[in-house]
Amino acid sequence: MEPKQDDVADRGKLVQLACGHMAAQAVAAGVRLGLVDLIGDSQRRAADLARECGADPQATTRLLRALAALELLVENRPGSFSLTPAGALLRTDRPDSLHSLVRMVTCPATMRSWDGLADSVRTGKTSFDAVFGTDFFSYLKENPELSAEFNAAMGQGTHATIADILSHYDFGGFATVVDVGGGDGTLLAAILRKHSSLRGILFDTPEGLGRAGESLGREGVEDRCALDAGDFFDSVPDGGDLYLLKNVVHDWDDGRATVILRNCRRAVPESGRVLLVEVVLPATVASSTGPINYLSDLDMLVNLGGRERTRADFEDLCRLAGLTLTRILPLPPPSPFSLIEAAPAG
Ligand SMILES: C[S@@+](CC[C@H](N)C(=O)[O-])C[C@H]1O[C@@H](n2cnc3c(N)ncnc32)[C@H](O)[C@@H]1O
Repeated sequence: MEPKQDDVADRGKLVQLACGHMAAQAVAAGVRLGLVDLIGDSQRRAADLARECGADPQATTRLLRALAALELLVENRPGSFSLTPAGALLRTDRPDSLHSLVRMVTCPATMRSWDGLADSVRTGKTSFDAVFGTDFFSYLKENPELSAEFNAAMGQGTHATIADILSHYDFGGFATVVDVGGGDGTLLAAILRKHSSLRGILFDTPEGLGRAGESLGREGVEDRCALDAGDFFDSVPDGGDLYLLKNVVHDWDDGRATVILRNCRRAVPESGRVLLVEVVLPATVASSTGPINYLSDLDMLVNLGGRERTRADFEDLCRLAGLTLTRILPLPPPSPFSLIEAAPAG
């Protein structure tokens, strides 16, 4: 019996989904071997690229062809390649590069946790801790290179959303912004640069603050921003009237997330605000937004024990922390994020 047309398409879709990890590793290999940077603005021969990065010529050609099939390269003539605009986003010399993000999500540590997804779903527990015998952030502390890669990856992920965040929220009405779990300071530096009378406190672990000086210096705002190392489960710095948390709450389960928000509630004055930058999942799955937010949700499950949340979930979290959710401002697509503003509950 001839397969129906729909059936053929569905089979193709399934095979493509099952091979997704191969595509991810091909992209990562292109970055790790330095091929993307070696190609740069030029059209380069595979044999020359292989020699320059010390790789096998035939295997290099095969990788480059796979990357061309993935539309990150173009094979202009047999064995000769240039970058597409998407491929060029992996160059390490671009301020909007995504190379660290690619390296981080495909690194052995995170991949091994994903191997344990079925176990995590069975138990409801993060598989990272079972595989590595410690939690994700403690592991980063013990592995400075990976920690630096993580901070860079977060900064790169944040870079793409800065313009939207700045244009959708009036930070100028505040005196001091405390960026809680602010990592390398990419977002806070951009906010301070736009609002010259604003002061900032960048709060994170000592490892999280590792590259912060560079980011603040690059934007010329280091004299208006204090660096404060600590543990947000103990307390967050006093002195702010806006407490900003981007991609922090989704790292944690409800109990831990409530502790962080309660500490923000303790520090924020009655007239102040808490602002979360997070994905807000719709009440039912909307196919138009694609799978990335749901895959991120599973990533939180296997690596950190956190979760993505719906509006109702954020309302509950805020209430438990002594806050009232005041408004949600979705950033325009393709940004997956919303700004979730909360005020001290009366
Ligand atoms: C997912 S990253 C988000 C970084 C940054 N806000 C961004 O969006 O690019 C979470 C941040 O929380 C920090 N963090 C984790 N545990 C922490 C703790 N106990 N106290 C303070 N910061 C912590 C990490 O170092 C990291 O910078």
